[in-house]
Amino acid sequence: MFKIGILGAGTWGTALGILLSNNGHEVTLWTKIEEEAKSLEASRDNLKNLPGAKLPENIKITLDLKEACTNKDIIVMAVASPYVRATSKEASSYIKEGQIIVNVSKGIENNTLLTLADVIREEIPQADIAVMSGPSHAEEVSRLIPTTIVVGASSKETAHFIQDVFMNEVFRVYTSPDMIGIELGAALKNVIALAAGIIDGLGFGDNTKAALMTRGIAEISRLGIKMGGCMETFSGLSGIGDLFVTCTSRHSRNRQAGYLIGKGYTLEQVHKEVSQVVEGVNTAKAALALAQKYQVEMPIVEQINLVLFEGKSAKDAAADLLVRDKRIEYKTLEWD
Ligand SMILES: NC(=O)C1=CN([C@@H]2O[C@H](COP(=O)(O)OP(=O)(O)OC[C@H]3O[C@@H](n4cnc5c(N)ncnc54)[C@H](O)[C@@H]3O)[C@@H](O)[C@H]2O)C=CC1
Ligand SMILES: O=C(CO)COP(=O)(O)O
Repeated sequence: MFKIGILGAGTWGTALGILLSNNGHEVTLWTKIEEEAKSLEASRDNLKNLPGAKLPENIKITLDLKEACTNKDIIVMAVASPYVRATSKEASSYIKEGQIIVNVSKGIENNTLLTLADVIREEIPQADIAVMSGPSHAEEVSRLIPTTIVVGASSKETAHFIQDVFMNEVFRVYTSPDMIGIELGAALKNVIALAAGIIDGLGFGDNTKAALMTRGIAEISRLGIKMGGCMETFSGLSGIGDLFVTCTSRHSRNRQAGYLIGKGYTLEQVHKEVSQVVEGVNTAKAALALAQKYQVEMPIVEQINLVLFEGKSAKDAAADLLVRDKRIEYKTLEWD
């Protein structure tokens, strides 16, 4: 049995708490938000965002960050991306040399364009940072529905330790050295999933969705490879796998947000309607800035930014994507 501190008692932090507790570990679940702690404590048998799941009695819910970070074998960073830096900064003084921290939050910091692992590393340089991602909706993980995920770490030993702690007969964990690829796949697919929702909201069809997902992974891979990620990762669980689930699942907040945008909702209305975090909206500007910085074409990301932040209609954005200049599918596949 290991001691695990989870920072962030939202949908994902809670589902991972249930998983780790079922695996026999001692879990401390921290939240900064008093209301969140109270509501979790009050509804252990009837979790609002995780229907059908129960929060085991032995999961300790705390508002004390020191308690969640001290004497732990693994700390899991599960707060929404905009709070990763502040949470890391606040936690840093409680964290020992070599502490394993697994980031499961998905995003890119807006002003620095850093991945979240790099943000944590800046604030907690003494820690051993790892990342975990893949097609894994909390609603299904918390109900023990078979799920696969990939953990990326800087050493094989750390990756194998995390794999052993999280893995069980319905939660299969793969390992990988490609941390940057895993993080970029995780963050960028949310922007594409907004577009997938828009397609549904506009009433387009399966052909359109398949086209979006295929061209979406092409954009993600182009940028990801330029930033040091590996092609295999973008074809893997944290690439096409997570893109597929987020673009198609009824559980996806990003897809749902896109659907409402396709139906004509404003961003403000969307945030009222979708109560949990919509990371694609948080990440869209950073994704575009990275595309410009690395001189990579990301037409879907460009159009999503115009729709989210410049008042362009979803319908016009879709039309503009379809009438772009004619081109070859992959520039790497030119005739001799
Ligand atoms: N829900 C899911 O199925 C999955 C979510 N993720 C990722 O996990 C991250 C969290 O997502 P969810 O738990 O689903 O979102 P959520 O909306 O249910 O929870 C938001 C989280 O942010 C924390 N938070 C809010 N304000 C804060 C503040 N000022 N300071 C510190 N923490 C604050 C909350 O305590 C909570 O843990 C996101 O990056 C998401 O993309 C990853 C895989 C699956
Ligand atoms: O990342 C996720 C599943 O792997 C969750 O996606 P949503 O935030 O769109 O629900």
